[in-house]
Amino acid sequence: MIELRSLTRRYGRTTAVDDLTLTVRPGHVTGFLGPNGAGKSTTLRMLLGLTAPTSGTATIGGVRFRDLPRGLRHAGALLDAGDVHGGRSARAHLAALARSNGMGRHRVDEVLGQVGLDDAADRRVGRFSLGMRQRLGIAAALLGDPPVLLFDEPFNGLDPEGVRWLREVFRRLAAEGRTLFVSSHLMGEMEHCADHLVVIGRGRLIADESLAGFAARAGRAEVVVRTPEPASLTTALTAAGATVRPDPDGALAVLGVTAERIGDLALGLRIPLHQLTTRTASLEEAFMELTAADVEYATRESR
Ligand SMILES: Nc1ncnc2c1ncn2[C@@H]1O[C@H](COP(=O)(O)OP(=O)(O)OP(=O)(O)O)[C@@H](O)[C@H]1O
Repeated sequence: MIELRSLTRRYGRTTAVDDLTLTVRPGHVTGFLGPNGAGKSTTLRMLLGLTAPTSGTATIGGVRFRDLPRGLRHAGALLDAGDVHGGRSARAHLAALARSNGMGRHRVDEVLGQVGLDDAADRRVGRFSLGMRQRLGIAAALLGDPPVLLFDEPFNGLDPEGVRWLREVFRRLAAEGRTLFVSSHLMGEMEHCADHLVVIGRGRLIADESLAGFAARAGRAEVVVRTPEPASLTTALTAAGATVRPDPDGALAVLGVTAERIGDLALGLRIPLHQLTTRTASLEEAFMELTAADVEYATRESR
């Protein structure tokens, strides 16, 4: 279990993480989402004791990570897959980590097998593709067989097969009862493997709920209508209480009334319809709407 209590980190005038309080539970894959610069990496670094909080606490199993002897047995992490000595083999890299954490060499072969790197184990990491480096980083995180796992943007650079593989790994690890906290700035990466979502923007908590709950809230139906008389139809729909937004391609996106009602209304006014389609907002669209204000802020800030 991961617990953040009023966790805050400031860099000069920037508040990277702002009074974050949340609990990440075992047995789930929790997606940690937010636009670029939202504070995800800083939060994960504070959890691992790599960055000191300005105030508040971040604990793993009730203890600060830096107070845990042999930390890899308590929490494994992949923060930056590029952060490996290129001259070493994958096996030598993992063996050195195992030694410094008081673990037997047998774990090295086990985790190499778990991530599908058996055949490449004795090749130099410098020659690895990004996908292979990601696998090696995941092997390192699993080395201590820890109950808590943290991953920062682990899908970056993976091909579709790698993405599918990693999703399955995450689900399996959560099914074993572990706590998985996985950051991403893309909802699409998380919606097929996370069952819980934590969303932050500008360092602040925006949402902390199940994926099913988020999907139910997000899934508002919109009707796309195409007509040669958009102005008359817009007037009639607005009078009926709908919200009408013209799409760039000439269609009207209508919220607040059903497709049946639009059809009946158009028929009554003898307005021809060339398309009448109900569509549900994707989770990605809902996520972008949720964080839009924070993205704009970030863009202004970085100018
Ligand atoms: N060492 C640092 N010194 C100064 N500012 C920092 C430092 N680390 C992070 N920040 C700032 O804190 C904010 C949050 O950054 P952070 O990297 O945690 O966000 P993120 O959500 O992980 O973003 P990304 O998806 O781009 O990695 C940003 O405004 C960033 O510029």
